[in-house]
Amino acid sequence: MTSQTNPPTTADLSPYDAVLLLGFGGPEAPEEVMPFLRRVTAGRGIPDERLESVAEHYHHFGGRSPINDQNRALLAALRAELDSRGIDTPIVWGNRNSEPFIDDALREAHAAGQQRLVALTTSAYSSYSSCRQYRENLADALDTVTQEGLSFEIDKVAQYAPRPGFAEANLGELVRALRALDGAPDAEIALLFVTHSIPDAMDDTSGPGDGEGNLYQRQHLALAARLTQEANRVLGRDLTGELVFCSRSGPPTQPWLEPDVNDRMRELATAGVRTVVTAPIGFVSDHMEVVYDLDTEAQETADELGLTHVRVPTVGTDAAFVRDLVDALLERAAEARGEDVPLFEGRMPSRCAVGCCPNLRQARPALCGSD
Ligand SMILES: CC1=C(CCC(=O)O)c2cc3nc(cc4[nH]c(cc5[nH]c(cc1n2)c(C)c5CCC(=O)O)c(CCC(=O)O)c4C)C(CCC(=O)O)=C3C
Ligand SMILES: [Fe+2]
Repeated sequence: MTSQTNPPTTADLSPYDAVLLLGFGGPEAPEEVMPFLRRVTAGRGIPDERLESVAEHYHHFGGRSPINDQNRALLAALRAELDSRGIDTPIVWGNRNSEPFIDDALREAHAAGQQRLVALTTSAYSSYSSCRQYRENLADALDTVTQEGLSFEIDKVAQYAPRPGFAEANLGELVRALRALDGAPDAEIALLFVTHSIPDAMDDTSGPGDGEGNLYQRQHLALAARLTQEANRVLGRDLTGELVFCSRSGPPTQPWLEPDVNDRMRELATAGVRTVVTAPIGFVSDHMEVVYDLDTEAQETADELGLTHVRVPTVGTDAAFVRDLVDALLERAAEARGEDVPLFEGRMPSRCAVGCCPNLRQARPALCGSD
């Protein structure tokens, strides 16, 4: 695939003096599970029943989510990639829902004399949950530390799902997994690209408010189509790919994106499919949504149905992914210096548009946008 972007010629992150990696967070001990879940769902009307069953997912793994360790590994991989390009800009890390929180990261940056930061989220797509909510978290954290007398100027790398390097990294993982299925006929294999379900209303309003909407879903569909086409080309196959969803929460009366991965597996089994490949392109590491919702729950569904289930790894610290993130940081820095940056289809502006991926509950301050 001709997907290499051209990194700027000078390997330089100026004007930034630190990178701020923004994670979702997760519990690391059993007693952290409920406080974490209450933080995630504060004011969101998630039924208690749902919280208790999600708590069980975490307890199934000893009360520890793998997500923070995965972000530590990503931080180390980004560090190594920056070092290899001769860039010594430090990286600090803050989470939305667990320690280290974003305000902790800002205090750490301040103590090291850093003032101008470029933020990078561990979520690739555009939607309120995966983009604006992080921008609101940044505004809250900045507000907290401003009251302590600290000051920062913070920019953000645009959501990177449309980047050619993200496709390249996902394609590598997919092709490696599919090679194991050499003997199976194409018509008996279903390729399911999986992402986090969100409320229909959140998807409908995702994107820059240009009247189109559904950008969350459209970004996934574009990547799924591209990966299906490229994998078929590389492997000489004719597999069919489609987008399905996991991790629905919220009340049953509220419409969320469908079909659910398990429901779709049941339909496919009836239609003669024998092997289901799940590729969690909606996530950047094998965190709880992946190890529980796919490796545990969807695996049980497959077992019940007598289906073979192959789960493709997320991009994690895949070299192509890490290179692409560093390219994205370099491009953001070049843009901040007023230089030209590469164009590619679906590229998001670095500053989100007014009303982009709105908070449908309550308008709140958000950084790194025009509103
Ligand atoms: C789009 C999206 C991403 C992908 C982008 C990104 O990565 O940010 C994502 C990631 C994640 N979601 C995660 C965990 C949870 N998400 C919840 C609830 C929700 N997620 C939503 C959306 C998303 N979520 C939404 C619309 C809700 C409803 C409540 C609300 O509007 O906020 C709940 C509450 C209980 C439940 O109902 O499931 C939990 C525990 C974890 C941590 C995993 C770990 O611990 O390893 C991660 C990475
Ligand atoms: Fe979530």
